[in-house]
Amino acid sequence: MTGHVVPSEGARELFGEVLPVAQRYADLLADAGVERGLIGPREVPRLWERHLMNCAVVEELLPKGADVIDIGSGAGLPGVVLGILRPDLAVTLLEPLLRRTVFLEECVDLLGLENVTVRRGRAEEVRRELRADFVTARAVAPLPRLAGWALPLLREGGSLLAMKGEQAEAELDAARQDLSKQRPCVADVIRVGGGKVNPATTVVRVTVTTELEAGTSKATPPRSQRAPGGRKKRGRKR
Ligand SMILES: C[S@@+](CC[C@H](N)C(=O)[O-])C[C@H]1O[C@@H](n2cnc3c(N)ncnc32)[C@H](O)[C@@H]1O
Repeated sequence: MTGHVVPSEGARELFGEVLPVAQRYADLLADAGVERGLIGPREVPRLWERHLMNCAVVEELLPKGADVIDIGSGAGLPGVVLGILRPDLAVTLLEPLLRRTVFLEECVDLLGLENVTVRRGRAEEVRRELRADFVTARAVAPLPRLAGWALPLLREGGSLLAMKGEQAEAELDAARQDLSKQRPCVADVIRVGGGKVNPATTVVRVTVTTELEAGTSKATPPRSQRAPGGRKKRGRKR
């Protein structure tokens, strides 16, 4: 048994009334997660700051009642954390490896997460069955490959939220052409959780649009999110 990792004051504030559930999850990661090789022992002292809190702040980007597929959930990051913090979300943890899905099932049962489902499989194999408003992913694949897996799972107007490191802007710039070939979309880099986590969590957001919307700007939000009257006029037909 590796032990109980005490949450910081910041973690207490961030998780609020669901802190005991988050604490139970941290303990599962520190014990069974380490024993089964799902998380490195050196991560244990920084479980709250680097893993749970860093994932938790992504909830700022998720509207009430959204459904979310977490691709490559591993030991449950960020999907389990989002499911704990936001009971209004319907979260599917998508993970191909049996050892990991067994752990995820145990977490869902032990934590009583009725809004979280575990699905064993690869993202590229489930595109006929699963659809969502949002796809999340952390440390799963380079952006072009990740987008190739995620964009087919999204409804129009939906977004991939890819948690990335400090090089997110460069990664996105290098991937832009590739992304637009896959599906009409707009993309930007946003930082969430400023003042709650340090550093703030960096997210590459890729939103699926119509052809017309994708052509207007590289970071224009889809029409459904724009203020009335902000629409581009079409040219007159001759
Ligand atoms: C480095 S781990 C990251 C796990 C977790 N997201 C985290 O941040 O701790 C990458 C995970 O992606 C999963 N994965 C790899 N290819 C995948 C695919 N095609 N579809 C879904 N998951 C995949 C792996 O099995 C692994 O659990």
